[in-house]
Amino acid sequence: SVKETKEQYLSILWARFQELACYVLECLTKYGICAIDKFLGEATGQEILKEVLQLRAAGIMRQGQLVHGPSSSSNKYIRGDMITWVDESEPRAENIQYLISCMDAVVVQCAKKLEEYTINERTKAMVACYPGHRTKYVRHVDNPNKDGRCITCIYYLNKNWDVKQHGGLLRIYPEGSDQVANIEPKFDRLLFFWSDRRNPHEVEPAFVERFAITVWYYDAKERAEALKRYKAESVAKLKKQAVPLSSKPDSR
Ligand SMILES: Cn1c(O)c(C(=O)NCC(=O)O)c(=O)c2ccccc21
Ligand SMILES: [Mn+2]
Repeated sequence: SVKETKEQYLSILWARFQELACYVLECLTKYGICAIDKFLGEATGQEILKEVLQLRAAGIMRQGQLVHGPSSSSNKYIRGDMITWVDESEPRAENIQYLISCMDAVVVQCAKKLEEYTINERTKAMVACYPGHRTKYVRHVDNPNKDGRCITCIYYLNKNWDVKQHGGLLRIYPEGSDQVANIEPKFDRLLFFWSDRRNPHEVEPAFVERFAITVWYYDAKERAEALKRYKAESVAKLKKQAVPLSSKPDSR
């Protein structure tokens, strides 16, 4: 029956994710970076890309960063990356949600064996498009100040990507090593890397449209501390804004 076939399919998929998770864990532990190719297959990848293009056509993608033109004085801006956040409530994103559930399946398996982290939360999915007018992303660390994010997970959607012609290479500079990891944003490629200072990275200028979907996974402990700090800061900020009433009218 269809039900049995579906169950059979899901159990095969689950077994594959468990296998993948072992490899991802080993690779992350060893290099701090791990790339998986042909993660979901041509057809599913195509469905996800179609949804991303529809989201973009619907005009819900916002300017991620406005970067100055050649000279920062000019008010001419190079269009930076365009981003939008997708969660379970986005109706036109079933395939993106399926992708996220597959990312979760792999990370949950990995997390079981990562003693140093407890991963039970993630961000929404950030759908990013580089419009391709030499758009780049300057060198940065995703989580430089312990905001709780421990694993960055990026899924690329770019068919027949050729870095020589199209640019858009992701370059990661693993801390403490003189090796640079050059990651091509290939279609149906899934990338994991530690989000903290171990992995400064940049995206080189892209000459054609470049799509990616990113999810960040939180470590429970670091996240809880960050939220406590954040609350304390915002309380402090509110306190600063509050002006104490003077008990007596000011002398005029
Ligand atoms: C659009 N875009 C990004 O592309 C990367 C990033 O590191 N991307 C790596 C990549 O696409 O290979 C980011 O880290 C990022 C962070 C906040 C907002 C937007 C952002
Ligand atoms: Mn980044």
